[in-house]
Amino acid sequence: MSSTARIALNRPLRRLFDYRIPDGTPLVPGQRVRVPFGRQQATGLVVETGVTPPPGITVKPILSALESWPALPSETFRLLSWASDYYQHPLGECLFTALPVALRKGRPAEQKQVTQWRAIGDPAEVPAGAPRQRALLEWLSGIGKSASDQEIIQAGFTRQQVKALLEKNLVQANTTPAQPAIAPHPDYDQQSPTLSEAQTRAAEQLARPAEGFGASLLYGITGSGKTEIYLHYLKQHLGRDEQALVLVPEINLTPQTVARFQRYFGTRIVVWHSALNDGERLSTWLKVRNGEPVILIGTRSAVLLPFTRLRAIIVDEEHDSSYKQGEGFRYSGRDVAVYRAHLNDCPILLGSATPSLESYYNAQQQKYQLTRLEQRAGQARPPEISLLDIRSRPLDGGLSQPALGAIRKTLERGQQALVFVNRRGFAPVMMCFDCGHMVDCPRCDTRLTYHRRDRAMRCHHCDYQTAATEQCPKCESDAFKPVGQGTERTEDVLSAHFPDTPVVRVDRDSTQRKGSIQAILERVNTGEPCVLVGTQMLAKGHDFPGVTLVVVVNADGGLFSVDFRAPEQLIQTLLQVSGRAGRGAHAGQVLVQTCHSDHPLLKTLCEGRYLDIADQLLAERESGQFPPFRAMAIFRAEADTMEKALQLLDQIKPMAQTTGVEVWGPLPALIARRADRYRAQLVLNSDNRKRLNHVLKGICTHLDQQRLPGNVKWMIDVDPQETG
Ligand SMILES: Nc1ncnc2c1ncn2[C@@H]1O[C@H](COP(=O)(O)OP(=O)(O)OP(=O)(O)O)[C@@H](O)[C@H]1O
Ligand SMILES: [Zn+2]
Repeated sequence: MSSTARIALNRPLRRLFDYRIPDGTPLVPGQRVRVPFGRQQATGLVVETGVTPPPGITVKPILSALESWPALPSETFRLLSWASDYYQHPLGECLFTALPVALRKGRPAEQKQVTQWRAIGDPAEVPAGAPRQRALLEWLSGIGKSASDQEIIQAGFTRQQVKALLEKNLVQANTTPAQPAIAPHPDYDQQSPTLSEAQTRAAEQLARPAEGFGASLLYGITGSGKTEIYLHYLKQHLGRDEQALVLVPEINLTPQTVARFQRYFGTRIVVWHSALNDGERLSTWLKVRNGEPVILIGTRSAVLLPFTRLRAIIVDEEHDSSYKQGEGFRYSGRDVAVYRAHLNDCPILLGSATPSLESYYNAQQQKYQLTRLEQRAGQARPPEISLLDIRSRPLDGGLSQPALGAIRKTLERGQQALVFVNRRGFAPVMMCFDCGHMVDCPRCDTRLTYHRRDRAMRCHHCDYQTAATEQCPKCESDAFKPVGQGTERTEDVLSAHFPDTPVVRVDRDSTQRKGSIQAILERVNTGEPCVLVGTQMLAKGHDFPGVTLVVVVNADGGLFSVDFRAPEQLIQTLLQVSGRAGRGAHAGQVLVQTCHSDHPLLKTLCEGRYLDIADQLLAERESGQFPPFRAMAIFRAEADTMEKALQLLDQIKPMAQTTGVEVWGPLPALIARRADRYRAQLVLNSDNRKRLNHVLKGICTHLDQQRLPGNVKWMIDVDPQETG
């Protein structure tokens, strides 16, 4: 009897499919195959062989194996299987996340090759009856290098003419991979600083590859030189033929980091992020899979790549919420990285100036080893943070007189200032001062943000947009005005106050074009006096040695939020953005504008001692029975009416309410309607993760067997980052 294989397909289905293995085709888990699916064919991944199909089912045969080796080696396969179970996401979709698009579609797992043509004969040898061939050979000889098909066609010749010359042995083909290795950085040989004493001490405490699995939390204040430590660490501990993974939150924002790594490791550095094209992805994927000794710097999904010789993992800015995928397979890149290190028996370093409460708690529990680095590198000192109460102060574009004065002084000293605003656009809302009308998104329970540059009103929660009007759309009054601050408005006010100084805005709108962030960073790094205005983007890992003043326009957003993570995120953002001040030769100053200068959280912020604040926040989490003291999952439902969404959650609530699992809700989400879909949620909380996992699985199985009313969707978010 021939054997049967269980195959995963890239479908949002919580099930696998059985197929017959053709005789003489050896298959192993993780291998790609081509299978018939419905009336079509699909790419599948072998999960198991030698299985017995359920009785009464005729299994179709596998059409072919796409290669003789597993695309997902066993450790990557185990990692993804674990993640599928932990995050309650269908195995097929989890496994396929680790393949580049080309391989998901069943294309061959090989580098695209480019053929280059070189002249090897004399044009005089071309028969007189073929003048175009002769012209081509003359052209090829003339350019003095090889040319690709594309270049030849651009020069006005054809493929047939090349072929004719090849037959006459007058040209030669030279085939190379389409994606050449990244060229070494021009500064490759440049010396990097030697570690300071404090850095050396910290580096020596970190877990090492020779010791197997070990997790280290590197708490190093902003500007303490953590990147330098990572570099030395890899240089010292990574073997010549070994692989390393460096996870970063957003690579495009910090091209400097990649450049610093390239300076040390040259062509061993490869990158992985969303801006790569399919060819680049495949090329990098193959290097990783083939065990080339790469040091891969990548965003979240890089943790899922099929490394075969991974010996060290670094997670930079480990607190960053962008490590958590917000839709579909909702995994945390950081947490999966820890599990991966465990599977690989290799060390993992989690670095941050503002560690997540989860990681800090693990350090307190002795699961991670904590290393502190509380000095800035070089001559730099930590910035001085002070609160500026703006309750009864007149504001201009959100800025108080003392803040504007401080910016002026900074510019006069020839230094740079950074102004942090937490909203892009011109103003968060337009309001009529006659009738009180405010413009809502017609599809969401939110207000439209006014973007003056584009004369548009936009919803930041869906893609709705409409033209901005001069008058109130309701009563046609002229007293229709922007309320509150956005980056555009603050930019305008600063330009008016400082007409001779460049004001540089950095937000999602101003950095949309490829390369624009690079151009901005280069400009800032010339050191010329300027004012940077921007959102969170400015808080992320940038090294601006010329910035000596940071102004936070309004710190109050997260102070009274219902989200239990809000205080942690507020403090992290404020400390990270503050950390951009005073990284160079001059001292840094931070002014935080607030209406709540007596708020205890903001008061401790000024002392700048993050771990003290983290201790307080952890105590609050413990008394509220929140993560990391309990495991949490959110069950979300979405439908065309709120009633349907709540109904589904009401139905599963009794299943969730078992011993050891506490259930809150169902409740409408904070933004109950988004893009015309109504959203509700049920929060599950337990001190027993296994139990919670079991309960979730039970609910999934139950729901999978049900026919839900059309238009109702549900999803599970384990370890949610956003709880609204
Ligand atoms: N040993 C050293 N001697 C001199 N300068 C150093 C040393 N180590 C690091 N630096 C410099 O200090 C600056 C800050 O270092 P780095 O960017 O690595 O800090 P960081 O800890 O990653 O900061 P953040 O968390 O704020 O992003 C950089 O300009 C870096 O080149
Ligand atoms: Zn909307």
